[in-house]
Amino acid sequence: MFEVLKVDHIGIAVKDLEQAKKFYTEVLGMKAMGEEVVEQQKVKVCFIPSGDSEVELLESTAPDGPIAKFIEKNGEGIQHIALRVDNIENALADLKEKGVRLIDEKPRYGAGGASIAFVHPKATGGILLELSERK
Ligand SMILES: C[C@@H](C(=O)O)C(=O)SCCNC(=O)CCNC(=O)[C@H](O)C(C)(C)COP(=O)(O)OP(=O)(O)OC[C@H]1O[C@@H](n2cnc3c(N)ncnc32)[C@H](O)[C@@H]1OP(=O)(O)O
Ligand SMILES: [Co+2]
Repeated sequence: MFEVLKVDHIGIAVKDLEQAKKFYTEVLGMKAMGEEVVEQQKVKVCFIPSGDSEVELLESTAPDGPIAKFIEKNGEGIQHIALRVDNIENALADLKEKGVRLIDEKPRYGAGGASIAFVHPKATGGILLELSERK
């Protein structure tokens, strides 16, 4: 059993994190949190909270990383949507049982210490879906 709790964040692929951040902070007047490099995903990220959810800006740290590949193919823009779940182990077991195509069968390290796993866009109607649990 698991439950989806909320939209955790919207992941936006950008070429230049500093530059992209300015739109949210200077134009929209939002407050950016600190940056973090997540080596496993080959990204540098910055979260910008909005109410109970966040915008996640992602800049690639390597030319073969998922964000670099996404931008090469599609240009900058929304790369994934993350839903917060109450129990990611249960969620993955449940989706697997339902035959849903998973990218990660086991939780991986996510920014800020979250446990995350990705579901393939072919299984969701075209959206790369991140599941995220925070203890
Ligand atoms: C730090 C962390 C956090 O929040 O804590 C993060 O967010 S890390 C965020 C960055 N990390 C990740 O994205 C990790 C998970 N992503 C991946 O494993 C990969 O990017 C895949 C999603 C499997 C795509 O891989 P790759 O680009 O090699 O595959 P591909 O180009 O052959 O794409 C296969 C099909 O999926 C589609 N496709 C690919 N990426 C997509 C995306 N982001 N959104 C929607 N559709 C997408 C392609 O158009 C293609 O469809 P057609 O066949 O119809 O043309
Ligand atoms: Co994310």
